[in-house]
Amino acid sequence: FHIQAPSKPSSLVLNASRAAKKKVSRAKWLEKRGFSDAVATTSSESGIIKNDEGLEFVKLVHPESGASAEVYLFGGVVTSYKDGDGTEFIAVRPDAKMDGSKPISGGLSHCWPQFGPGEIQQHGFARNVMWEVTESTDTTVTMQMKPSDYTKEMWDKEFLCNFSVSLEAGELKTVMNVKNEGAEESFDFQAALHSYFTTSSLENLEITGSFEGKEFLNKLVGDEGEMQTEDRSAIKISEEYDRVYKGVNDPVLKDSGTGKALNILNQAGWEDTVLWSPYGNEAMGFDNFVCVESVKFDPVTLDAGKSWEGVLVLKPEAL
Ligand SMILES: O=P(O)(O)OC[C@H]1O[C@@H](O)[C@H](O)[C@@H](O)[C@@H]1O
Repeated sequence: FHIQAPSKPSSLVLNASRAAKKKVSRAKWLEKRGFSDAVATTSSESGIIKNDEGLEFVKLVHPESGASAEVYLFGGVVTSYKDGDGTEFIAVRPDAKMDGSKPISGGLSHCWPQFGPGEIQQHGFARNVMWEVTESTDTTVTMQMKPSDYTKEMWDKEFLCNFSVSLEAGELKTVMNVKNEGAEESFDFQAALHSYFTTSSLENLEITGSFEGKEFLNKLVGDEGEMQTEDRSAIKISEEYDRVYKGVNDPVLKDSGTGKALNILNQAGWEDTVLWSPYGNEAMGFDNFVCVESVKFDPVTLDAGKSWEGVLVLKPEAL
């Protein structure tokens, strides 16, 4: 693949008074639960932040629950979602590049407008470009991706993508909206969130959902992969995985190590699930993540002026 160089920094500015108000409200929330003020004043704030390597991300903080999320402009990728207890649900691989020299290997990574191998580069280009922040509050952000010379070289279509992330007290909602801005021509695309989720260890993880009895493409068998039938209702990963479960979109990740379950609620657009694990690959930190991807595998044909939406809600709960 090749990468588009990070563009100029975003002009979005932190609203200081909003941050101050939020601190007060967080302090009240903590006080009610018996924590001291000292804890409240150390809570981090929402806004645009630069990582150590100069890449910008938006931090969202929920004023009451203290839940937080981080979304990088490079790739428009959510790289962190912590609930109010501070449990992290989203993984970034230890070998990920966080300086814009490669797409970030981790987070809720966009594969768009192509999922797998095809005419353009594997996983498309959405994760290689800078997205622009068009709206933000302490708990929400919308980022936009438009055609550029870089994308037109690969795929000359009149698209507009808006990706919005909203942090609520008990869940994180993401909406990927694709619009065909053209006057006449339709275009086809595939879409996915190549989501990396944390595991305390793969041996503590069970993936439930409507898997039992479903056919899946096991890409790791033979040259072309092989269709197989899932006979389990709860999946445990103890070997390398690259499996496409068409028509399954309700996975739940149950981690007995953290005592939490993460419900992956694909509420619109995302019809299929891909499970990917580079089991045994220590450099990738295989034991501490699993990719449970929200996918639209069969291409969408989008007529001129029309939109498509993929809605994913992540909802943690106690096991
Ligand atoms: O390292 P990335 O770009 O996040 O991708 C992870 C993996 O994603 C899988 O879907 C691909 O089949 C692998 O080839 C790839 O290594």
